[in-house]
Amino acid sequence: MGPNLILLGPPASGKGTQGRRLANSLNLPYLSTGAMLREAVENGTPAGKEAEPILERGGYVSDELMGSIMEPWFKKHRKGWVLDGFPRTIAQDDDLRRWLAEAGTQVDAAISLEAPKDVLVARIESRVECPDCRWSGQTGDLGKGDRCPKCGGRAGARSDDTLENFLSRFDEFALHTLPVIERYASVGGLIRCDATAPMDTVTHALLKSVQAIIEDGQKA
Ligand SMILES: Nc1ncnc2c1ncn2[C@@H]1O[C@H](COP(=O)(O)OP(=O)(O)O)[C@@H](O)[C@H]1O
Repeated sequence: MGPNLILLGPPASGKGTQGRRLANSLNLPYLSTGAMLREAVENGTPAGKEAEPILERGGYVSDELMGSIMEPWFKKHRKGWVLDGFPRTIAQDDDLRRWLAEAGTQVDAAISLEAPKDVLVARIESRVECPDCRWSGQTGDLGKGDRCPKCGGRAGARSDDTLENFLSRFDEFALHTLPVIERYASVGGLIRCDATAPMDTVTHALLKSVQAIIEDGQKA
């Protein structure tokens, strides 16, 4: 069974990029709750209809909606995972701890990707996402004709990547998600990482820390 890893960090700190890389290297399923919600909005599902106005204004969707989506997901994924975007509030973390305890498991490591606000703003301005496969990166990564490097779909800016929307999401992060990071820092299992370092350096550092946690777990 693989480790259960969660990624915490402000918008544009690299949770998606690093999360997918970790999941690939460790052969684990990866979920981005933000990408999942954007897809639900595009497909007009009931969850998407509820989330749409909240995503438009850069808020967090309710803990109840997240719970109704995530509880079944955890029931299906019991062999380790990399989670990008959940939990984002203390109430969501309480739910997560309860569901995992019921299944006899736990979060093995929480990764905090840390970067100052001005670096994040610069990233938001050049961030692109593929609507087909949900790859996400920077404009410079795109192929000819703005093609997604992964599937060849036509990638473009996310509609929520305006400065105003970013600032609102950043405030939500500071208010609701920083306390989750502080909780993991105080109970143990938090990996802090300088997210301004080059992408490969961040991946390497994270893999090293996670491997150490896996080895410790095997010894215990
Ligand atoms: N666990 C969650 N709780 C509340 N809202 C969420 C959660 N996960 C995703 N969202 C919503 O999806 C949006 C986009 O998330 P994401 O793609 O991770 O982008 P970013 O981290 O850059 O803001 C969030 O701003 C929020 O509105």
